[in-house]
Amino acid sequence: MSVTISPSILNCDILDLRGELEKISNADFAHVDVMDNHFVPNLTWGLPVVEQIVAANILPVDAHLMIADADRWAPAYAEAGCASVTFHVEAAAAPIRLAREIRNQGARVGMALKPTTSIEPFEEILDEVDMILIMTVEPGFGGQPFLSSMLPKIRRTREAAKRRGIDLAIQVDGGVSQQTIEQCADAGADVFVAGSAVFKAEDAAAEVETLRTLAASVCEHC
Ligand SMILES: O=C(CO)[C@H](O)[C@H](O)COP(=O)(O)O
Ligand SMILES: [Fe+2]
Repeated sequence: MSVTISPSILNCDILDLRGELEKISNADFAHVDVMDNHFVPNLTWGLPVVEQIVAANILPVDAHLMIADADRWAPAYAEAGCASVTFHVEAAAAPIRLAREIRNQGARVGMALKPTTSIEPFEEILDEVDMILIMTVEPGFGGQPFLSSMLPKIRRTREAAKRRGIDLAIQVDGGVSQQTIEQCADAGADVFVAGSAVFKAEDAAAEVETLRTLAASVCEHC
């Protein structure tokens, strides 16, 4: 496992989406935040836009679905060709069935936890997913400050995966920057979403490499 950098396009220049994706073509994924104004108090884009990002073939798509009724809508994102599909466990009635459906469509599957959702009730099903996404802000908006109170949860998730011998990816999303990425990597994260940090930088590609280097310098298992 190596360090994975997945910049969020949430606050990029949407009128030049192709140009923005090309700027970060040295990243591993494009992190695409789907919000439905029900699960979170914000609205972004849905399947037709995501399909076009997949078809542009610039970067594999890492879809972060902040939508209600994930059971109903998430498999379509895998079918659309997203490389990775992450649903929120708080929005899924049957997370195991949903995770299997997404995997059956050929995508990697992620399960996301809001800041107040604990990992412990889900330890038994860690082998049903490829990735756990630990939100380090309340989901809904970019540009929020990193919640360092989430670091113990990252650590406990990495320990649980190790105990069970599972090769689990742990993604962190929200307020990840040059100032916070090392703490996340040190706690056990290996997949890093950064929106503002990358797209507000003068040189987005250089920022991706800086974040990668900082994370790699402390990530034990990367
Ligand atoms: O899921 C998200 C918000 O719910 C975004 O991926 C996240 O906030 C990225 O933006 P930033 O790096 O600016 O915090
Ligand atoms: Fe996200």
